[in-house]
Amino acid sequence: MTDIHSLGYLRVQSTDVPRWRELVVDGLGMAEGTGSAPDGLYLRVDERRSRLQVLPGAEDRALAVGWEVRDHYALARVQEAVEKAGTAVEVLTDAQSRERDAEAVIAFDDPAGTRLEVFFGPVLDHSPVVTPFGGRWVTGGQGLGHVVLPATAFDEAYTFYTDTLGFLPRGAIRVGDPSAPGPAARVRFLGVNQRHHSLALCPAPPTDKPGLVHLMTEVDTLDAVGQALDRLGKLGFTISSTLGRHTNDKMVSFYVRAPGGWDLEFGTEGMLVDENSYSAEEITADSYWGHDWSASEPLAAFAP
Ligand SMILES: Cc1ccc(O)c(O)c1CC[C@@H]1C(=O)CC[C@]2(C)C(=O)CC[C@@H]12
Ligand SMILES: [Fe+2]
Repeated sequence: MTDIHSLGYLRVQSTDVPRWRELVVDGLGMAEGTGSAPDGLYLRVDERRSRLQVLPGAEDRALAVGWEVRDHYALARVQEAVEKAGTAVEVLTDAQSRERDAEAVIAFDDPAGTRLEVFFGPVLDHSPVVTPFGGRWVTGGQGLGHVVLPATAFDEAYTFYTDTLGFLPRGAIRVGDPSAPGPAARVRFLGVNQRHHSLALCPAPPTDKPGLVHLMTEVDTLDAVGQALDRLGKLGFTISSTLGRHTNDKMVSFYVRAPGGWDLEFGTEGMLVDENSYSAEEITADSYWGHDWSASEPLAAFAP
């Protein structure tokens, strides 16, 4: 089993932090927390001090995907494995770790160029999580949710996450032109806990900046999903995909476009994987119903 327990946090940079606040607080209903950057937006969904950090900057981009390990022994093992694979690891300073609300953090780039951070010792905030519309997020052992990352060097990236970091394959879906020569392109799903996938890798053309395809967070009722959909419409956000139920993790979700040209997926009713009986499967449809993407603009990660 892998030393990585869950998706811990996501840090993004934005040119328009107030619009991000409308999206995640007024729309999705996350609670605003506290953090060290004066104009930063820190979002709480559970007892962690922050799970999503939106920091002001000159362009919209993903800064880092934070993966959580149990303790400093596990962190040392991950560092050793990554260095053995030939990837340079940066050990963050105490001040940098504090900005991430963790005791210690290491950082490195995955083969597709996404900045990964691995940490232990998340800092808690024991005050009640007062979300504006009463939403309750599903986190705990399943972590913050899942990220989908664009992968240029797809096979290299997949090998890095499985062989080096120990992610478990959790199935795939074929994408692209089925009559194209060569091996089929697939989106591959990967898990590290009972959440069906904490990560998916999506074949994508090279881009100049580290990007994201989406971040999924899960709430505990369908009503919270539907009410967020209503609020986002009133706030003028673009719904990239209509409500639907996925065939692999059984999640009922929709996707909303975030500043920066990627999506936030918001769902409920995700299944729990039992490793004693699970086999990685290939799905042939992304959803049982819904998830109509036809009205949305292409994602920045797939733009030429
Ligand atoms: C198929 C699926 C299962 C579970 C998920 O959480 C999930 O986000 C998806 C959708 C992944 C989806 C895809 O398979 C093809 C390319 C898609 C449509 C995109 O461009 C973004 C989402 C991608
Ligand atoms: Fe997803």
